[in-house]
Amino acid sequence: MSENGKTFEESHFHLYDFPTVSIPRLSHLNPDTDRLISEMKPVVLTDTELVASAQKWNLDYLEKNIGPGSYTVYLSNNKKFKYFDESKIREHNLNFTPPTERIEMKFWDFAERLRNWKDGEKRMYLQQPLNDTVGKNMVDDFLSFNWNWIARQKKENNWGPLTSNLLLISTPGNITPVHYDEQENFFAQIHGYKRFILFSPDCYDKLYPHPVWHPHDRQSQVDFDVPQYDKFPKFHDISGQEAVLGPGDVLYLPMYWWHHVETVQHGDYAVSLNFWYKSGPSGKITYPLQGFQKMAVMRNIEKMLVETLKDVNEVGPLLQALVEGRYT
Ligand SMILES: CCC[C@@H](CC(=O)O)C(=O)C(=O)O
Ligand SMILES: [Zn+2]
Repeated sequence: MSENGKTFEESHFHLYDFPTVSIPRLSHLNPDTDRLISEMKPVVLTDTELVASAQKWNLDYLEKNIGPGSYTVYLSNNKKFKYFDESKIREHNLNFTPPTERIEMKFWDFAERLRNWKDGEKRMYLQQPLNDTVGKNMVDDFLSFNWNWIARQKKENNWGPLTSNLLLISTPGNITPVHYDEQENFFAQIHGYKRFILFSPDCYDKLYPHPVWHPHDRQSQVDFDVPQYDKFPKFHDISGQEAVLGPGDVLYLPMYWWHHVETVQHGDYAVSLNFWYKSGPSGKITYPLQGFQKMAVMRNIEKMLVETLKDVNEVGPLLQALVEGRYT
């Protein structure tokens, strides 16, 4: 597979047994690009220059210019960095073992560990919203982003405000397991290569997300490396879309679209910056509802049931009584 001028072979990617097609790679000047974004369909934009001023954000530059702030770094004993919401562990007094360790460190410490990192050692994932502790050079870089283009996208698609720019720095081979987010996302690749596998919101029934009250809310229960087809039979029918992002590529990742993301193996560390936007007002509702709207409805039903029943263990039995033999 050749993407962004670089060729990859199978050993660079984790191999899964579901089919995928390529996500379109288009110029931001192509009229199809704005159409796909307006239809909430994924597209890789190859020439937005969105974060051209950040092309120099390699480890040395960041270490010199990122400033004295502390950075959240996750450590994993395997390749996976499955997100978990710590507040839900406390809220529901759950007996939950986090799959990764979260530590706060200074950037120079992270940079040193990353330079000396060797395959086989604990993998690391720096995940930190950019904030005003960064040095002046990085503020200048940030101000030089292609804000005209992205502001036009926000306006034309009636999105809400930009909520954060998450800086992501990963060791080769890291995996962010398949999940969805409730925000629109322009994902900018700065250094290194990342493979995205996307599934539409209509794949909800094939990806079996954890309950909304669970720390792994929004994450699939299906482990792509060991899919338990007995427990998750519909996963067998899934198919996705994929793309490899290289420096300068920007992926439009629509809200509620499932995504599995891996940093290409046996390669360089990866630096990415995402742009998360709140969705705008839903506007005129048309029926039947679209997949992502049904996901929002199901989330609200689960939230309401937890609120009403007060015990998360009562939600499943009540839903089963409601559905079994009556809707199935
Ligand atoms: C914590 C966010 C991770 C990112 C995927 C990746 O780069 O590994 C993602 O899922 C997103 O931008 O939505
Ligand atoms: Zn995500």
